[in-house]
Amino acid sequence: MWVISFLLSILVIFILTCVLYIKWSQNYWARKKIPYIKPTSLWGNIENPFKQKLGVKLSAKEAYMQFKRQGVPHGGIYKIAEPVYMPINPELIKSILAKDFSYFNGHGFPHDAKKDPLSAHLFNLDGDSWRNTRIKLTPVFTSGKMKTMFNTVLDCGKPLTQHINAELGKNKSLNIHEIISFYTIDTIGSCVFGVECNSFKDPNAEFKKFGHQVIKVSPRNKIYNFIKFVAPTIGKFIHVRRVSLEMERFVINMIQGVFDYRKSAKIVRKDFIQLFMELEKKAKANKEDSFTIQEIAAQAYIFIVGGFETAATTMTFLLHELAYNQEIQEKLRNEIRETLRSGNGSLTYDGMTEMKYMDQVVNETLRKYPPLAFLNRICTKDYKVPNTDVTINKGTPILISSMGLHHDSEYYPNPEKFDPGRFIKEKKKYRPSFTFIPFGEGPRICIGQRFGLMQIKIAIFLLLNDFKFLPSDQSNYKLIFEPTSVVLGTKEVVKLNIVKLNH
Ligand code: HEM
Repeated sequence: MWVISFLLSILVIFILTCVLYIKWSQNYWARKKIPYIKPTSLWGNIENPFKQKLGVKLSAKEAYMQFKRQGVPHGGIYKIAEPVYMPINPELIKSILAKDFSYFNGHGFPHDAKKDPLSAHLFNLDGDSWRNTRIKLTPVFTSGKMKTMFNTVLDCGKPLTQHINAELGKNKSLNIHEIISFYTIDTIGSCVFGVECNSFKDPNAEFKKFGHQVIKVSPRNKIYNFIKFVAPTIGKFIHVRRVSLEMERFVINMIQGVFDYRKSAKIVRKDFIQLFMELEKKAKANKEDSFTIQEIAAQAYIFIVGGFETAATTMTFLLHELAYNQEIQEKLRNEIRETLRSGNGSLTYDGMTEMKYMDQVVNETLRKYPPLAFLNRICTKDYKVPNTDVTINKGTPILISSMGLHHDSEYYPNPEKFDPGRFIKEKKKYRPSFTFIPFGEGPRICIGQRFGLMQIKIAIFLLLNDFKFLPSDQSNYKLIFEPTSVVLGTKEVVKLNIVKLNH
């Protein structure tokens, strides 16, 4: 009996110590004299992960808005016992993302090049390994390289319109996100891996299956993420694969297969694989370190993660807004038809980049619905916040709410209104820099930005030329966001009515 009492006492003391520790930790920002939002529970300012309504994305936006109402340049929040620093003022955001980048050069995500090689991709790397990889990959994404890939992406758009045509015979209200994700997976498969995925025709296409798996969090990783959330220090010592062995084998085998085939058959294609092969050749000629097959596979893997869902979700939100804003849809269609006329009936890379209204509509979509609703950094050495006496300590996580900035009425009056006019040159000029950051900013800005925009603009061009999009009685204008997804998505399927246009 006394053993049970003894163990119970130990448990009570342990729980009390944890509660006292969390309470003491949740005074960190008060001790630092930084404005903070008082946590209402032991979970801190990010809600109870078992009852999520907002998730980190929208909790961060709420915190941004609270600090904004207080009129403070920055503030502190808590993830249970862990203090998180939030810059609010765009000048401060600029210092963290760009000017003083050397203090904040990592995203702080775990990776292990030896045990889990695909986790060592550009997004996760930090320090010198990030810098070296970024330098090697930058030439892959120049506008010249995008121009060479333009027709490959355009070819992936044709089955998209054919598929919608075929589906319209069966149903006039379609799940637009699902259809578009077939297109984005086909473009990634074709441009990154040099394979024809056929997602529209083959519902069981292998690449499509893996593409969808990439954005899903496995149950094992969910448990790991929870431990990391509750006890970040313990999380650092637990090794859990970020990328499953099955996925690792699939990506490495695919890359190796394409490399071997192209080398033996002397095939040259205009895609990322070709550019990786050229990097390898150049490095060998200059006797420099080239990528290993694992390193290439890791970068190809992040290209799937980065390029698949972000573009699909942006196009879904864009078409949803156009369905409810017919005059914007008509104006964009007029620009598309004009571009076709001047291109003698076809779309060219230059024609696409010259479409000003298309650019405004895409930017307004990325403003209202930033696919990555926040940016994160880790402070890598003690940093004195400019024009204050405050020092951010090494190891402190930084959270920048893109969603908060993009919905801040000081920069975007009436922020819920979908208004592409906000992105005309004259208006952009008067907005402070670092208030529009859908692709991040500074040296770690999204490397695939040009490719992502090309994917989106080509598909929207083809779709609006052939179809009219209208609201469906199966969806509402106000969308409810899914709290747990990494990329901004909706809780319910977005359905739109689609009508075929006669040319
Ligand atoms: C609409 C499309 C896209 C959006 C909105 C988007 C957004 C972002 C954002 C917000 C970041 C973090 C930047 C930061 O921390 O400052 C990022 C990083 C990254 N993105 Fe994208 N992305 C898109 C498309 C793509 C595509 C198509 C690819 C690859 C083909 C890609 C690959 C990457 C990579 C590798 C990084 C890490 C860069 C680094 O840390 O150096 N993204 N993206």
